[in-house]
Amino acid sequence: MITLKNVSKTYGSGDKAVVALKDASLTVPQGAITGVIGLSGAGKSTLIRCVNLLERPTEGSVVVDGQELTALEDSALRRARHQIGMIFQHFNLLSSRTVFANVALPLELAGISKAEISQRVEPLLELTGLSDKASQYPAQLSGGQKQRVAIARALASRPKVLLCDEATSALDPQTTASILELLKDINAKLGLTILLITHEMEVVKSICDQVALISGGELVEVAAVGDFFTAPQTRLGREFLNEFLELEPPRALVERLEATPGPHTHPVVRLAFSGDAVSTPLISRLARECQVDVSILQAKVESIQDRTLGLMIAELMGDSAQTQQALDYLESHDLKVEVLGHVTRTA
Ligand SMILES: Nc1ncnc2c1ncn2[C@@H]1O[C@H](COP(=O)(O)OP(=O)(O)OP(=O)(O)O)[C@@H](O)[C@H]1O
Repeated sequence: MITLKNVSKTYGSGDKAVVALKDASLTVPQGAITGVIGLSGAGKSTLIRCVNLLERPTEGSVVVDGQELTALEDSALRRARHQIGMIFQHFNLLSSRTVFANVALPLELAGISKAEISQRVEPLLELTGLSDKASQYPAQLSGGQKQRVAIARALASRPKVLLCDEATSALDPQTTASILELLKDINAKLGLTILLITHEMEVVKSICDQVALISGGELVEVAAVGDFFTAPQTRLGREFLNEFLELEPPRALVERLEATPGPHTHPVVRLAFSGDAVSTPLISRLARECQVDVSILQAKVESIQDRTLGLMIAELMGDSAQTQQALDYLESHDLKVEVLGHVTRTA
């Protein structure tokens, strides 16, 4: 439904050239929700603006609903853009227009009759929970309500694709949750394909099917959300996940961690387990079968869509043969094992 092929974007030229997007390829399947996540300046806005050619890529092609936008003339591109709705962090509503008139604007611009505009706007106000706000002005609305107006307006031209540029970044967590729920709802009801950019893992976790991680203008990891949250493949992916899960070793422990094992050290490991492993009593079996003691320093269980993810930071205590056997045991039971370092026992 949305395909970016080897898309690059350079702003400016010569000494001042900034390469904001490098050889990015991404497919968002029809009806799916894909989130692009990355740190500030990573190239998220550039990527999403290249999809509807608000920024024209320097290289590569953009195909939306089977149409190669990068090959279209201006007038054909304007028509094709009707298939693509967009919402923004700061809503971009017209303050002099009522809620109804904001939603109606794209239809007025398309020359649609007043009667038909009413017929199309009213169901959109209902869908977005704004029926009782039709005659109010943006200044009378909360941030969440403003974003609902922007969503209704984006849907007015019956797009097949919705682009969301940090749509919830200006909202509090509760309002964010209600807007994400609305996006999920319209995705399901209208079969709308959604591409969003965000710097928040919570957004990805709540509504996305697929996630793309962007860094320095490059898409470094693209994965199904369940896979990404259970086993990110890149270092940056693991950093995002660990920060989101707040599963970092305690500072006092970090200060004692040594990179290499010594004669009296024990490994400290971060374990991630999903699926069957969550409900299996692996730690007590590990203690029995490998004769190690396990000191659990941190642990939590998270639900990621239909998957369950367990995470733990633990110290494995035993001699080096026993702890190695324990690491092998854990890996052979499909746990993701990361040795964070080694600590010398103090007691
Ligand atoms: N119009 C522009 N002219 C020159 N450089 C630009 C322009 N827009 C963005 N850039 C640069 O391109 C890079 C990527 O910017 P972009 O806005 O796409 O990142 P981002 O991930 O959306 O960041 P943020 O989360 O802070 O909005 C940055 O180095 C930025 O300074």
